[in-house]
Amino acid sequence: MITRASSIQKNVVDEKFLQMEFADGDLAGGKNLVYESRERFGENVRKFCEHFVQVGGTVLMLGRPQAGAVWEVVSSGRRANDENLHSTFDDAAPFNDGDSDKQSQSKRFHIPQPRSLLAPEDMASHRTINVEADNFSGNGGKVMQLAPGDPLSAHASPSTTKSIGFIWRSLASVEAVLAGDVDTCRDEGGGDTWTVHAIPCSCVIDTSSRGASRSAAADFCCSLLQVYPSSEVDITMESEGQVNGTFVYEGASAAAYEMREKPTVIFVLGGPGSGKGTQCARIVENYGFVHLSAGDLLRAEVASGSEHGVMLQNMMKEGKIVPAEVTVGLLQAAMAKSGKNKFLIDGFPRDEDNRLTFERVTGIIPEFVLFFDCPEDVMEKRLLNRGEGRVDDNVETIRKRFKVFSCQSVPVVDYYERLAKVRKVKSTYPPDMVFTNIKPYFTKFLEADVLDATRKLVKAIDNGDSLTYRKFVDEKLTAYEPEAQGHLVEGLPFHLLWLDTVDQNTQEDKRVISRICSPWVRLLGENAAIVGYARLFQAAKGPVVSTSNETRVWERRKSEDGAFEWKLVHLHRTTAPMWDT
Ligand SMILES: Nc1ncnc2c1ncn2[C@@H]1O[C@H](COP(=O)(O)OP(=O)(O)OP(=O)(O)O)[C@@H](O)[C@H]1O
Ligand SMILES: O=c1ccn([C@@H]2O[C@H](COP(=O)(O)O)[C@@H](O)[C@H]2O)c(=O)[nH]1
Repeated sequence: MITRASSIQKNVVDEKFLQMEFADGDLAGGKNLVYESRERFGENVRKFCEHFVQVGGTVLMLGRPQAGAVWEVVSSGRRANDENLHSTFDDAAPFNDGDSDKQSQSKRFHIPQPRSLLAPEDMASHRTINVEADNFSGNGGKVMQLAPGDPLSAHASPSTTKSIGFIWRSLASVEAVLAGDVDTCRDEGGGDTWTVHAIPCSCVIDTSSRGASRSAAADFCCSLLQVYPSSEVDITMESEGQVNGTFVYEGASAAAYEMREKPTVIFVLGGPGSGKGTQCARIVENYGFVHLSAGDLLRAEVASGSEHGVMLQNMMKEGKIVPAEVTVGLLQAAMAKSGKNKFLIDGFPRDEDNRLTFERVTGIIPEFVLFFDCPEDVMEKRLLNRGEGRVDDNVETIRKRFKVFSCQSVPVVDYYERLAKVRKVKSTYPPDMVFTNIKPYFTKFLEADVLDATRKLVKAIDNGDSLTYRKFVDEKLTAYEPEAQGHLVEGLPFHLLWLDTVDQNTQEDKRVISRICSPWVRLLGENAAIVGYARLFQAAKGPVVSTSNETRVWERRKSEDGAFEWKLVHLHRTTAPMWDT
């Protein structure tokens, strides 16, 4: 059995969390565990590994230790000892805390700069991964079962980006490879044909068929680069236009950036009347998510008089689950229409078919599942008092819905539980208290938002874009920076003058752009944050020309339209010394 723990947050990973989520009994005794996180390698990962090794696991970490890279730690479930880890990573450097006791213990879980998806000896005993189009050429939703030793194959469709990403995730999903497990990939059919030979760590992408998509190629390369260090990936791309490796690399980094922009989805599950809709409204207000209730979308579809309307209405009256294609289609359309990228999907997936169809069609894996735990008698009372005139809020249908929930929806929750993706909240308390218990799960989104605001602000400064700059900055901004010669500058005019001097028309290769490096965020409660980073100024086509250290203080406020927004209230910049190279 494999457990996957995803995106463990810095603030959440403490001893209590580890004990709660990963009781010793879960980890010992031959169970495998995959740890996957987009976190920069840090204290949280170290603690996690430490704990895991203590309870008898072996840790193998995959990914790159840079910020934003995907990390995966795999335990084969074998007992940890120096030998098996050393043989896996013979060039690994032990942690060095300066404490010799800790050091000898830490030898047992080196976190190395990974060299490949699998260690050489594992490669020998497991299959080599090939991805070839020939074996996967059929159109029309063919399902491909992968048995141990089977080559993986890719046939790209209009949603090439998704299917390639999906297949790659299968490749990279260590459980499939390590365990020689069976995985399922689905071909969505139609579109361009790709030939992708991926033999760790080199791949050739042949996009010679018509209309080959650059961005899809870039996306694939990006996935590849997330798993392997770039120095070890050899990518060539062949096409009519002889697109060369340089393009792919540029494309890959652009795609890496875009990938962060891919939708974040949280599934909100719980029995009928457990309070999903009630809490979603609060999450939307506080964290800027778009709320998509699958049930509401279906009711709207019925109300629109669509061709499926009668069938949907009848199924809902009976508390039955409607065909996955319908719900997923409605969700996909609503996501696209919103133009946003953070979604709470409420009351979905209702069963395994819902889950698989959503993953196949969208290629999206939920960030986590927010699960409301509530006994049936409480839910029944609430639904009978809801008073919204719904066709299914009557005792008879409510009881059918409870049955469907426990037989068909609970297994979905169990599935995510095995991946350690379930965040369970008791919803018998009053709504405010339930919301208080939900908040910690959303802290990381506040951190991401404030970092995003910082990046946009810095970009606006680079571009001399005072309109965007003003959107992010408080009129009473205070600042200490070298240009002010030790004075505290208040207000915007000083900064706007600087922005105005950025010459938009300067030739591209003479422009200076800046890059945020090693950022960190510290939240001060929910409505204030400090962001710090080093900022490297580069000539657009040249080396780093100067560096500075910046600290920005942000405040979260409600804007006129009622949504929260981050405003910069203070800035501190010092010029940092340049390294003598
Ligand atoms: N914590 C709570 N305490 C008391 N009543 C609540 C609580 N949360 C929600 N309710 C009430 O219970 C009823 C059902 O809540 P809600 O519509 O949010 O549930 P739901 O899980 O979205 O239901 P469904 O799955 O049927 O859409 C509503 O009338 C709501 O006001
Ligand atoms: O993914 C879904 C969501 C809902 N349904 C059907 O709609 C009703 C009502 O759903 P609520 O979440 O309570 O609003 C549900 O009983 C199902 O019949 C669905 O089929 N698939």
